[in-house]
Amino acid sequence: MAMPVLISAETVEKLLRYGELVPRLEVALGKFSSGKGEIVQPVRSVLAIEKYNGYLGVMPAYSAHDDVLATKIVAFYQRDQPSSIPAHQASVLLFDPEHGTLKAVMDGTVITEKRTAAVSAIATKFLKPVQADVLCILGSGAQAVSHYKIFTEMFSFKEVRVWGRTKENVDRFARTVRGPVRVCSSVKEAVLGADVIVTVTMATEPVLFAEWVKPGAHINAVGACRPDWRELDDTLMKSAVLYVDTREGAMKESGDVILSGVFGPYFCSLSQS
Ligand SMILES: NC(=O)C1=CN([C@@H]2O[C@H](COP(=O)(O)OP(=O)(O)OC[C@H]3O[C@@H](n4cnc5c(N)ncnc54)[C@H](O)[C@@H]3O)[C@@H](O)[C@H]2O)C=CC1
Ligand SMILES: O=C(O)C1=NCCCC1
Repeated sequence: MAMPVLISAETVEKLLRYGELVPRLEVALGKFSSGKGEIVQPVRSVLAIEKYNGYLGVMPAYSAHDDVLATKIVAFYQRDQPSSIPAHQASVLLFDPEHGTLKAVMDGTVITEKRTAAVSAIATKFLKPVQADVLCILGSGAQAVSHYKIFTEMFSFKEVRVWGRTKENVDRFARTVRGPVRVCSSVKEAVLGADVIVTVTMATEPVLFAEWVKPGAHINAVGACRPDWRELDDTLMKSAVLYVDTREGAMKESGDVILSGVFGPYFCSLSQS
């Protein structure tokens, strides 16, 4: 039997272009939300690695539409100190759907960075205010960088602001994106007047408070992906219209949804938890 093909992070980085990724994801999200079973993706199973403050998530999916069977395996860690090792590392296994033969093992870290940012960008395309001049990014890690890249590629913001917990991280962010950005010294300064907000921190307590958010602003709440993590406060959660990619996932994994007690019959399906 042939060995699976290995696809490195460098190759994924070169091949995975937002111009192709965004329209494909838009179709996939539509099919996933249609409820017709064209894309099957159960809520991921996550194992806690308590000794190291980490998690291992297994994320299988099958698209009957594309006849593609794959699983992402992602490890992610909460850290107090900056590290040269990414907080999230992933691999994607691609199988022949007819027999289950492993065809390829590819880097999933770059895929995670780009896929997540692309879904936020798609949600923003549909949900942002008509006049959206100011983008605010809270967090300054890998997702902050990928969100900056796609948001500045797809939209024409007049100003991009970033806030990060540590100066070291924010400086690294500014060096990496190499584009115009206003570094803010508080969340409030970054958020006031922003039309689109991206939260990509690993916070476990709310960092974004309703009182700072401009009415009608669109928020991509990305970071609180464990049931006991928070980024948005209760008032904001209760006053917002929520869009999620999967109700089941949001109710099992999103700390902002679970701990604010907002889940009920009013969810629409589109964006991410
Ligand atoms: N919803 C989704 O599909 C995905 C969600 N994520 C989540 O997005 C978040 C960001 O991921 P990455 O950028 O890859 O991580 P990262 O480790 O590269 O960056 C995390 C950032 O959050 C900051 N941070 C950590 N603790 C904080 C706290 N208590 N308050 C404020 N800031 C804090 C760090 O200083 C760093 O700037 C993580 O929570 C991650 O789990 C990541 C990938 C996909
Ligand atoms: O969807 C993903 O990929 C991830 N979500 C939460 C954190 C780990 C990666």
